[in-house]
Amino acid sequence: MSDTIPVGVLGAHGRMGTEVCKAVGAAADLELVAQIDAGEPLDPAAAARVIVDFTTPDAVMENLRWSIARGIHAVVGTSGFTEEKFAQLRSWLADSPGVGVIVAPNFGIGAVLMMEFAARAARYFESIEIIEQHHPRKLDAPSGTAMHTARLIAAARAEAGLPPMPDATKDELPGARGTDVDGVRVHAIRATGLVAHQEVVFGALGETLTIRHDSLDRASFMPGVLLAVREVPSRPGLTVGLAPLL
Ligand SMILES: NC(=O)C1=CN([C@@H]2O[C@H](COP(=O)(O)OP(=O)(O)OC[C@H]3O[C@@H](n4cnc5c(N)ncnc54)[C@H](OP(=O)(O)O)[C@@H]3O)[C@@H](O)[C@H]2O)C=CC1
Ligand SMILES: O=C(O)C1=N[C@H](C(=O)O)C[C@H](O)C1
Repeated sequence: MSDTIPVGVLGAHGRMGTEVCKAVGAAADLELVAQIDAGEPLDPAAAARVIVDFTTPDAVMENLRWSIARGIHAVVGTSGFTEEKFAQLRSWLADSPGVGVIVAPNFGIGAVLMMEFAARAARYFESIEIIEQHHPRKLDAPSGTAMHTARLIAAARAEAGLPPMPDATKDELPGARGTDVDGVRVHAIRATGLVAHQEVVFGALGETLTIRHDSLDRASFMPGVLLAVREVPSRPGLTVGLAPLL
């Protein structure tokens, strides 16, 4: 039996998929066995032990239904995951014991730390808002990273028994205060030249704290993706976020 891990990449011709194919191809312990993009059959990916999905929120669940049913582990970077989608994944995984799926809103190690630091700071500041900035070809807003960060912050505040933030405005144009994700305001900027950036702004009496992360190149996501590919066969069930692997 080969000691390399056969890997299939879904969304292989996209911005992230192209980078993942390069990174997998360059890793001595991994073997790129399938590169699949929109409209192509998934069959070649049946040769994979692990698939990596960077497709679209509309396509990813069907890909995972297919791979889990075949006992193929999955590393997923595609955004758009909701509690309903996670529940669906858990139900499919219950029928395929031993199969692992890692869904990470952000594979950048710095971004994972930014989210951890934000959750840690959440209980000490009465006001918190998130500003995410991305390239203009991103399909979704707010980003998966911003949604995940907001949920982590909300959970930390609930655990600390904190009241809602005191920052409601009386008179505002729709959208001026961003969107509410679990009680946290999230603002999304799209501009040519950007890749993926996020600031979490905390406010308390007489002080502010800003935690900022910048992905300046998609290469920033590759160490996290490769880590997940190597780890997923030994992590059955659903893992959300990269933090448990670090
Ligand atoms: N977790 C993380 O760290 C990161 C996550 N992302 C997320 O990854 C996803 C992809 O981002 P990005 O690479 O920029 O997007 P792209 O649009 O560049 O790439 C997506 C690719 O998937 C293809 N595709 C669509 N449907 C299918 C399908 N059913 N099977 C196989 N391929 C399909 C698309 O083809 P076509 O264009 O022909 O439709 C396209 O080539 C997004 O959700 C993004 O938010 C991005 C960066 C980092
Ligand atoms: O589409 C992107 O580019 C990115 N998507 C992910 C997200 O939605 O958070 C991760 C990163 O922000 C880049």
